[in-house]
Amino acid sequence: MRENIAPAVMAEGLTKRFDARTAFADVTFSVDHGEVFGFLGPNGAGKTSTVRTLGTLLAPTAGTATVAGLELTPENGVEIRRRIAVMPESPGLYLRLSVAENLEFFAGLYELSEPRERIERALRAVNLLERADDPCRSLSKGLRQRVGLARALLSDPRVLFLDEPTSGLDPVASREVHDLIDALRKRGVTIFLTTHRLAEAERLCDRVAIMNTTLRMIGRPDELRERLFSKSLEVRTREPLAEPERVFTALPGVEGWQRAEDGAYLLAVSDAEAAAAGAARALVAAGADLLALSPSRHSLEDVYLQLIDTDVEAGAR
Ligand SMILES: Nc1ncnc2c1ncn2[C@@H]1O[C@H](COP(=O)(O)OP(=O)(O)OP(=O)(O)O)[C@@H](O)[C@H]1O
Repeated sequence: MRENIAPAVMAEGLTKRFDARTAFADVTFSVDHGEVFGFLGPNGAGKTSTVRTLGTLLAPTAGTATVAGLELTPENGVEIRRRIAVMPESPGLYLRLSVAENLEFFAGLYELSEPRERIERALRAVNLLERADDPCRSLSKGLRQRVGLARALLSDPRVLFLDEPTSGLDPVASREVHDLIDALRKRGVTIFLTTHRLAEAERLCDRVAIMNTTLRMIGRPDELRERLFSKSLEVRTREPLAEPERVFTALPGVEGWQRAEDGAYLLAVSDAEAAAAGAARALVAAGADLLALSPSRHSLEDVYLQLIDTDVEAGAR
């Protein structure tokens, strides 16, 4: 495989077990260059283990992967680490050192050339130049996260792995991290973002993979919604229908129905638009005051909840 045409990250049948416990199994996906790829899943779904495996910190139990154009093998570990950066959930800074001193320390550790220029660029990228001399101890959690991001940017990585970058941040600090991720995307950095925040994934990611030990689904957020939910029609009436079974089962194109918790009727249909006209006529004929009739709108959260149906951590494996 030629390096320049290889995807930024690719995994095939990737599996990691810790003795009897499976962290993730048979995971297959690829991430394009410049893509922001979301890796979503509940606690214990295997997100961090996947990042640690792709980041060469854990050896896979089975399967293959390429990262930043190189096969994931022990021999390629050093070169892969040179091409990528991993920002773990907690940035691991030396709190007694200043922002700049922390970055100097890590630039030295990674043996980076031209450390001063790199540090300045990284600090500028996260809007922290003015805080360069402040001790990290004096920074808020949000600002520390930005220092962590600056640290990850020091080596100009081709692929940046961000593990829950907004975990524990308030909405304003989260928003700042989101804006930084957007700015990195514009610069063409490939970003692999793990999160359990659905709105974050929906706002930032070109595509998302939904994980729960195994990969449940992968695609653009709107595609996933469509795939799971396009075939349903939502009906709202002023009063509950007296005989919903009679009304709905007689309708052409309606394959089933159920009542949602908020009182709406959800009709399973093969073609939402075609079924809508017949449903409207039947409901009016049945004496219903029709308030709304539309293809169901679903968020990424609905997709996620539909797919994440088991309690992973509590489950015996
Ligand atoms: N070093 C380890 N030894 C044994 N089991 C581990 C180890 N690391 C992770 N696991 C197990 O692997 C599973 C996946 O954990 P992982 O941390 O990858 O999930 P996660 O999706 O990142 O969860 P969270 O959102 O809680 O961080 C869990 O059941 C966890 O207990």
